[in-house]
Amino acid sequence: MKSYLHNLTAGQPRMLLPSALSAVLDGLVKIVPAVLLVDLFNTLYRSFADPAAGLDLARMWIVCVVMLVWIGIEYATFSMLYDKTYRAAYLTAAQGRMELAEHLRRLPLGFFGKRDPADLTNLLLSDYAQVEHTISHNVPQLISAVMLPTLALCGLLFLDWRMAIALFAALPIGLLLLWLTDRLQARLSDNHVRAKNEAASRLQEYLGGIREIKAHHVGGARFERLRLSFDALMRASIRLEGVMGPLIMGAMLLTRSGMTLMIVTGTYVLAGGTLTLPTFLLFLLVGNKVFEPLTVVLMNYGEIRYSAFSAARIMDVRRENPLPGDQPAERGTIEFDRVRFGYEAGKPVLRDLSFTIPPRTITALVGPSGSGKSTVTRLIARFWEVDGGEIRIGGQRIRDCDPERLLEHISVVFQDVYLFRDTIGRNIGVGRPGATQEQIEEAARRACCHEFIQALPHGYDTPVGEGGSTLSGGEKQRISIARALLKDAPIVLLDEATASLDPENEQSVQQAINELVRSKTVILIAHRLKTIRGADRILVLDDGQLRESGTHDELVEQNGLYARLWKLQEEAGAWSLK
Ligand SMILES: Nc1ncnc2c1ncn2[C@@H]1O[C@H](COP(=O)(O)OP(=O)(O)OP(=O)(O)O)[C@@H](O)[C@H]1O
Repeated sequence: MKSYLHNLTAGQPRMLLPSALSAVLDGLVKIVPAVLLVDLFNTLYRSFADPAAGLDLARMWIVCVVMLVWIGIEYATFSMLYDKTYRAAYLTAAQGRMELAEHLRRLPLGFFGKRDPADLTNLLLSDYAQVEHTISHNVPQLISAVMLPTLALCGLLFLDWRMAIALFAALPIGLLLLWLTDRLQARLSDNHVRAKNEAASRLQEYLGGIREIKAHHVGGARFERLRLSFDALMRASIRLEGVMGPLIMGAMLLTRSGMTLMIVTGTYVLAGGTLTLPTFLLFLLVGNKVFEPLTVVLMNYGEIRYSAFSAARIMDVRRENPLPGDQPAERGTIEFDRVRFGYEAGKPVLRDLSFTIPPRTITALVGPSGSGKSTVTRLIARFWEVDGGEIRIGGQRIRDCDPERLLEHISVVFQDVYLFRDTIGRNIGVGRPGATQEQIEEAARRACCHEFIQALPHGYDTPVGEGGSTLSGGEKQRISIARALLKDAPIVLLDEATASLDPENEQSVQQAINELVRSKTVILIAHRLKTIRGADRILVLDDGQLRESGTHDELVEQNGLYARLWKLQEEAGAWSLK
């Protein structure tokens, strides 16, 4: 039960307390009108049974006035229940979503390779919406459904145990039926969630690739995939409702059949003279009322189970272990000591790779495509964990470092710059939270982007489209360099920062990079070897191993892989369209 509640609230069962207490209070308040009704009924019955005594009008008036006052009390308790449950529901979901987003940020990137982005979006939006709905609706309903029948059973047992047992006799069978459908419900819910994720994923792919779809006229095939995923979602939804609906309805009717059993028993014992008519009528009245909350909760049983399933999915992700390590990061030499790594088991990408990079030097990584250059930079930033060997910075194993503190020491400039849907100023400010406007502008000046930003209609307050879609490649690249300049970290990783730029842009980006790398430990990847000629040292990788290392002149002299790559590029430089 504890873990069920834990799951149902996505790990925050304490948030249920205010809504649960209000629901109990609301349930208790609701009992009074039923008791008043019974009293009213008894008063009326007595006047018929003993016409000489007449109708006790004073009592009738008192009961009616108390009923009227009670409507006000019911309204007040209901308002409180409403306020507490909705507050708790939205707070749980808002806090839970933020905590989950924060948790996701701390997970190794390998985790995201295994999970579909649409699945994670669904987890944060629709699974939490389900939790929200459970706390605001289903939990108060559940409490009423347990509390009212329990209290009624106690009272009715006291009045006539035979009638009470007959009334509740079918309830355990109804509950057993529901319990037996649990596995089926879990399987259907699982299929439904999968179909929902697939549809969301196809839709995301369709919208994300709309440019390519238009350019290449691939509408037909993509439409078909999208249509198939929507069809599958429709079938999964129908199956979930269509199979579970009749089973739940069956359990509900079975439970309600207790009323019929009670009427049969009542008629029998009434005829035998061991039951009075008022008690029989009282059972009919209360019996009907008792089944109301039970009926509501049984009708929503599928939803409650689905919510528990959604919350269990959330909990699964929350149980994923973030990268370990709590030590502060050191500065100094970067050391690869027999590092082994692969993205997938059995497919090694780096094999026993060893090298050292002294502080405040520029090291270039060179090698054929797929040789592992970008992987080296990702491992330094600890985006992935090594499979064997060690990476040390300043003698400290990075696997012992707090990942966040390690990244404070590292600036990364990728080829494909991602800009947030925010103003240009705030996009640069990402490099150093709390940076002033002057610091942002100073970084932009050094990254050669101040002029083009100033020329924009709203300057630094100009909004950027998602991913930076409203800026050119060179402009995005310089903004990303301004971010890195603002961060001022001692280690700079440059992954193909000048690839795919035109000569004019390349010159300004190169100038910005020269600013960035001044007195830093720099590791850079560039396919065009002429851009790395001046590096202090060049490491040549091939198939995840270090083949050669040295300065440009030394490597050309060695006449190995680097010299071959250099020659190939020299020849390609002379190539032109005939
Ligand atoms: N996220 C990933 N999941 C699985 N395999 C990957 C992933 N990223 C890279 N790889 C594989 O790892 C190998 C090394 O990739 P890496 O990007 O480090 O090479 P690279 O030398 O930088 O290549 P390029 O010069 O083409 O950018 C390649 O075979 C690549 O297919």
